[in-house]
Amino acid sequence: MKTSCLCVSKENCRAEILHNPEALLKAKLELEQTVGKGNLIEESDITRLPYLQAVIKETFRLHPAAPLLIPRKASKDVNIVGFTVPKGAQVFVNIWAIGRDESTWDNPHSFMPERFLGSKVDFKGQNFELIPFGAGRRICPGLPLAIRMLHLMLGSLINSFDWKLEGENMDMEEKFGLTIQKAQPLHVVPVAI
Ligand code: HEM
Repeated sequence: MKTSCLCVSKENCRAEILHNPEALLKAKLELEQTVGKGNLIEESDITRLPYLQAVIKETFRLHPAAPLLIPRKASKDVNIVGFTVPKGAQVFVNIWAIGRDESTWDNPHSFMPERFLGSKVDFKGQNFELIPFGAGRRICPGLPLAIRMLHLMLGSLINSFDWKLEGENMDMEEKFGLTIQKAQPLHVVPVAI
């Protein structure tokens, strides 16, 4: 789950933000005001970029790189909200479905980074509605590296170029597997600013 998750997440972030020009504009403005147009982002800038953070959380909600976490096995009978999980059962946690659950998220299928502004929900394994890196003892050990790299790469790409789609339309369909990838690769052209 290493570089592939990172690449998948970066491609999904770029696809969603290009698909949502308003979000792209907001991210661009925040970067211009905080880091300065065209400048590369430093690690210390990340905490001052709440909208970019929200874009990444929202992408993880809709497109977790690994849709089913590593399987778990129940070490004893467990009762969870009225369902008995018997000892020895293999349990798959479908975080793709959790991210689109109507009882948890308003307009679950819409890309709305704003839902995370001012919210304490984070992806570090404490908020079970958003666990793109898993949770508990088997949580992804690459999380600290991955989130830094994602913010630095995505932020620098947005801040250093204007992006336009190669074709007319963008296909947002997904291809399911051990990791979820875009069914059609993203084709975009960087325009120097
Ligand atoms: C955006 C990038 C990444 C995402 C979304 C991601 C996601 C995940 C997920 C969901 C799991 C399973 C956790 C669970 O079942 O509770 C996992 C496990 C793991 N990840 Fe990542 N990962 C990413 C990047 C990385 C990187 C950069 C590294 C290493 C440098 C890494 C190393 C690992 C390892 C070794 C495991 C297995 C841990 C275990 O079984 O105890 N991951 N990752």
